[in-house]
Amino acid sequence: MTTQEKITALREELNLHNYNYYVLDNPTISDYDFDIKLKELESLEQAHPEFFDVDSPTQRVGGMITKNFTTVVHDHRMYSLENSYSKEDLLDWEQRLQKNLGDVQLEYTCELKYDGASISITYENGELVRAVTRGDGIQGDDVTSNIRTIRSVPIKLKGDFPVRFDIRGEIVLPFAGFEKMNQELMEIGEAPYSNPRNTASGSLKLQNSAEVAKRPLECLLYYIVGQDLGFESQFKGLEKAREWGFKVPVVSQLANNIDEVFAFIAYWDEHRHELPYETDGVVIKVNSLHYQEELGYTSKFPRWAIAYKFKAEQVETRLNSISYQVGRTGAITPVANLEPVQLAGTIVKRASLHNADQIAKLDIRVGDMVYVEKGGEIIPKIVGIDLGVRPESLERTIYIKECPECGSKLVRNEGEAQHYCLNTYGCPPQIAGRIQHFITRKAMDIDGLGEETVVLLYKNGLVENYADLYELKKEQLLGLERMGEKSADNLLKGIEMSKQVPFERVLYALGIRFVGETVAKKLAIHYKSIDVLAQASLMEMVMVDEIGERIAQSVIDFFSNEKNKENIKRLKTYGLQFVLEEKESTVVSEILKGKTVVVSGVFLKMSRDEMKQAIEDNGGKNGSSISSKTDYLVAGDKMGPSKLEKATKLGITILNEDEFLSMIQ
Ligand SMILES: NC(=O)c1ccc[n+]([C@@H]2O[C@H](COP(=O)([O-])OP(=O)(O)OC[C@H]3O[C@@H](n4cnc5c(N)ncnc54)[C@H](O)[C@@H]3O)[C@@H](O)[C@H]2O)c1
Ligand SMILES: [Zn+2]
Repeated sequence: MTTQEKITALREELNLHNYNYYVLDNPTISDYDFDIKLKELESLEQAHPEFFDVDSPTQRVGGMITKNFTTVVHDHRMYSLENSYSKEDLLDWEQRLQKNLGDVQLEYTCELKYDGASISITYENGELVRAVTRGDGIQGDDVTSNIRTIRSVPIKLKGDFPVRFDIRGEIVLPFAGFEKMNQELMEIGEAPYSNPRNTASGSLKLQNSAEVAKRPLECLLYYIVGQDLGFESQFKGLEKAREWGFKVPVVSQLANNIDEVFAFIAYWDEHRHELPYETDGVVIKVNSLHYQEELGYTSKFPRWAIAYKFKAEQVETRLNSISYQVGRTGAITPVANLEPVQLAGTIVKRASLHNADQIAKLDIRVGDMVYVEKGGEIIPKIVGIDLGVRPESLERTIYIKECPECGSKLVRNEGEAQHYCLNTYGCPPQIAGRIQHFITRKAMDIDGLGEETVVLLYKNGLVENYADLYELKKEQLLGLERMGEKSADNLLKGIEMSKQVPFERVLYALGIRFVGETVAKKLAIHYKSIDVLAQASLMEMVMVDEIGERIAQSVIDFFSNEKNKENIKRLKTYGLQFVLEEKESTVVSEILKGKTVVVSGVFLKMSRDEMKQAIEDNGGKNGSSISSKTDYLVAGDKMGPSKLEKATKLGITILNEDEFLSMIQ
């Protein structure tokens, strides 16, 4: 290959990766490998300026617009950041600045580099008018309705804000929210998301804002652009933005010289793991806006800012084997078994490999030396392979074709990443897994029975499904390992008590695919009994709030299965709750029928919860925020002025506490 061919090939490859990463939110190589390829291209281009091209990925912001949203041209372009990895890089950068500006004394603002998706939000007269993704830097996707659902993004500003400006920030998914989302996915037997950054970026591009609203996203702001801003430095800008109501992390600091920048870096390199969200470096910005203007931009970066990338906490270790776990829904998860190694204070032995595609992407082979990294997530990940030391003898990994537990043929449905074992009633981990799900706290909450005991009961032939639990006899239990009189009594008592668990939790406990806690509740409230639910048609079910076709089909499949029918029949005879417990004398009147009421502020005669209950008891619906769909706003004490203003603007009837009470009396 000639140098020119090599350059062209790299450009094409990197463009494809940019597309996968920014548009599909589904990269097919690790960031580490991407950065190496980009560097390689950079040095080839530097050595061969004759092949310069303004369209090269080294010269352009990597993102693109999608076709799913309105395209908006940015008033002020959005840029990427130059990267640096060492003190020397930063000293070089300072020298370049000095050369440009003519030996002036420079102050810097040090900020953390939040790892998410960039956003530009336009405010006019203190009101949010538009939010646009970075796209290719020149134009982006209009995702305003999605951004409006993020609670930390102010819809209206306070204080002395400029008439019109854009504010730039990063949409991130904090670790806690990410883990919670994954927990919920795993509870319904689904594959978890792979990292917070891609999940945050993917969330912005969802077409349904109600879905976005459910995701615990945050928006961290770091830069204001516009005319007549009323401040002269980056640091002041951050303070102002905070005053106007934006979430601007307080960790940012003013550095009087480059040594103070180094101190900031050293501190956060060590302490960044204490933060609730992912960061991958520090961003250093020339503080004076006047100097910023003088320095200007290259085609890809501002000259007045630079990112210092933290070295990821990474170790190299050997992949000893790959094993495959079978979940309760039959989903197969491949796991990397590693030569144990110390990383960020813990010993790492295993890493998740997610699915067959992930293995193919990495081309990971048993015996490889792999790089393992630990972000804020609990399970460490493999970010790359040391191909330089791979022996020729290593064999390509062939994904298993049969279930490692029961030997049946695995199936992968179109559009799904996971392989499944369909031997639902004959595959041991699926059998035990369903019973284990049944007894969890959010489901039947059976005291005295744990995951291991379930396996023990199953291995001893005492249970094959959850209905069998209700036939257990004390004598049978006493024959088991480590099962004393007292534990046996506790277990039986726990099982007995579970007969009082309300219908919505029983429905969740049954382990219907895609039916998590919330969906179970929705179905229980709508259908009121299992018999009615079991008869519901697909057409009918998709009309229920938040129930889509995928869930509906899964419910129908579940109830048409003979084994499930049999189990439910048995559970009924044992006395489990299969009918929604009607709360005593709830509906009092239908005065508010078809009306949506929003409650806000503090009340004297009743608590907010009581008021909300009263609305439902009188046939109304509680709305969470004021919109054109709101019929009444019940305004209490200390209600925010912006809510009142909005309600007035929309012409919503505003009631005080007494007016509301006399209305429902
Ligand atoms: N794996 C892949 O296929 C693939 C493909 C493309 C890009 N990538 C990865 O994406 C990254 C490059 O993306 P990039 O060009 O968006 O650059 P970048 O994310 O490294 O840096 C620029 C961005 O940082 C963000 N940022 C966060 N905190 C900031 C702050 N305080 N001040 C200013 N900006 C801040 C802004 O959104 C800005 O656009 C690399 O890590 C690369 O590995 C991976
Ligand atoms: Zn199996």
